[in-house]
Amino acid sequence: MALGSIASKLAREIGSVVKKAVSSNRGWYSPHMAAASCAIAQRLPLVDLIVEIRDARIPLSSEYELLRIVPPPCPPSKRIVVMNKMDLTNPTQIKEWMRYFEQQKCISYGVNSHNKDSVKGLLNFIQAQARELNKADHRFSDAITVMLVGIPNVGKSALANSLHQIGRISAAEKGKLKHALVSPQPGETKDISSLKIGSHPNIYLLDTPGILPPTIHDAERCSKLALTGAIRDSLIGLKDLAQYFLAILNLSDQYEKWAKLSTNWGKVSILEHKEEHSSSSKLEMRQKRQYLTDHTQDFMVHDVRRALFDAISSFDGNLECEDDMVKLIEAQFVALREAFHVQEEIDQNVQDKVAVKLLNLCRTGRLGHYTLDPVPATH
Ligand SMILES: Nc1nc2c(ncn2[C@@H]2O[C@H](COP(=O)(O)OP(=O)(O)OP(=O)(O)O)[C@@H](O)[C@H]2O)c(=O)[nH]1
Repeated sequence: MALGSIASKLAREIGSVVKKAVSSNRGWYSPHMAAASCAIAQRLPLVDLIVEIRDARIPLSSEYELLRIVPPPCPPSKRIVVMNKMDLTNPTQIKEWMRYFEQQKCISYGVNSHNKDSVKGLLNFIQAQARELNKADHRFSDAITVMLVGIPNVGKSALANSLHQIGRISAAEKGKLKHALVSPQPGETKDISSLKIGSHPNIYLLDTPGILPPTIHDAERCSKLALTGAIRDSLIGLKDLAQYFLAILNLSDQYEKWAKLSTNWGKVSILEHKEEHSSSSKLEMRQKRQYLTDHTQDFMVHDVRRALFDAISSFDGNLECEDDMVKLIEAQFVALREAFHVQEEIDQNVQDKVAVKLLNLCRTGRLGHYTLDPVPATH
């Protein structure tokens, strides 16, 4: 899905807010990031393999710019681009991206670090690269050092933990399992840590803190980084970011998949009503209630999808017209307040509360899978 011009415009506007926040010294480039940049830059030329982790939703915007400073005779075989969070991206578009990387003679791989089989595949891939290095140069026979680098929150630590866990089991290693810190907040990894991920040859993985450049000139890129969680929400207006996501959703065909929810999916209240009047045994009723408690989140997701579908499908404006898009988004906010059970009378920051909940669903892939960067045209 190429972002529509309206979504791009919103992205640029939100990006400007982020940039302003940075220039007023509340930016993402903290002192620890500056210190980590130096430490990583010093080590980069010394490691045997550089694995650059990108967010599969933004294969271009999540580029790790620090790599541009690695001195030239760095052979391309020394670098791999790994696109993580494949479970959150658009499968068709990511295939186009993989083709693009191949055309650019860039070694790339897609992974979901929450999926064991997927991580096993990546581990085999890294081990094969390590064996190639070993074959080409026997200096590498003792140990190979792999450095995981990337911008904040792309899943470096999650991946490092999974590779360490799986690598140890297959190498029958003993001793304590190490754990890199994983968090939904960007910038939580503060130090470089080493985890063993393979034997024969021994492979050591360095997990590093996420780094962004001190300034990003492209406002649209800032918004994409914010939406995917690489930049803290506290730097941005939550409502702005949620509006940007809604514009993306409204211009995609994702919502069409939720059409059946509009008519077929029973509301919790209907189920409860049926419970009262059915002749079910008490046990069945208890089981149903248990089911409802366990699936509150699922019901909420359904309510949200239905609210969004109903708003878009009953809207008769032109989504390519900015004013119309803004009207639709405002209507969606009202509908979402109800779907998320945010109470107007009590809550002061109703819109922010709706925005936080919406962004949470968006970032966990429950409102569709998107690739926000279009593949560059090749000639
Ligand atoms: N859906 C999904 N979430 C993931 C995946 N990999 C990591 N995450 C989540 O992404 C968030 C960030 O993961 P981290 O491993 O802490 O990211 P990081 O790159 O080390 O972050 P920094 O400390 O900022 O450098 C966490 O909430 C992870 O659970 C993935 O493949 N899919």
